[in-house]
Amino acid sequence: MNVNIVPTIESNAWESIPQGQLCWLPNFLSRDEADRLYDQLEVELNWQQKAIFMYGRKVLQPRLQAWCGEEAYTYSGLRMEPAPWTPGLKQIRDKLYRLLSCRFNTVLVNKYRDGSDYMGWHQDNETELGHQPIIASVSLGETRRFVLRHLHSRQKREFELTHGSLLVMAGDLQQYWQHTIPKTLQDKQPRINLTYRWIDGGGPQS
Ligand SMILES: O=C(O)CCC(=O)C(=O)O
Ligand SMILES: [Fe+2]
Repeated sequence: MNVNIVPTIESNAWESIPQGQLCWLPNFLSRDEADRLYDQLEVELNWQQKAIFMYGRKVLQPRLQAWCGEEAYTYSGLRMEPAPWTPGLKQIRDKLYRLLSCRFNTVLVNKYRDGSDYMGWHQDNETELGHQPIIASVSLGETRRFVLRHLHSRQKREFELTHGSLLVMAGDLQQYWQHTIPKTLQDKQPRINLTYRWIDGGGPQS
């Protein structure tokens, strides 16, 4: 059973959009907290540039990644074994729990080295994320544009994901909306993004 239900709306930061819910907190972390976490993650994590299969061809992903927590994660034919939580990543997990009453057992960490690193249109709808996954996205470093697009109406929502901000996606959003971090020709410094998730690994859920 997925323990994540749509979290209690305890602040007016929650917004309902057609077939989805969003929570936007631009000041989730103070500047100092965000600076410290960025510096820690840069040295603590084992950053990897993974290859995935696209249209039968092996291609390197246009960004660096790390995966931490308690469950392995498989997507695009790629299985990622988790590294243990770092103290900083655990602290954020606990802060998210206090804010959202929602538990997370893993975090996918992406590093966009410059404006040419990106993440293409996708939905976070793998089976092991459950039916209505809650995905909490914490951004550090450079500001990048995040775009949501409804699969049928093509309606769009855009956010500038700034240093220390939090964007939570919930409800049916992953079924009906895609999202992307587009490439940009602008000069961009590195950005680290953390997406906290609950992965149903079938193991004990403590
Ligand atoms: O970098 C971001 O803000 C988005 C990351 C994302 O969509 C993902 O990890 O699935
Ligand atoms: Fe995503």
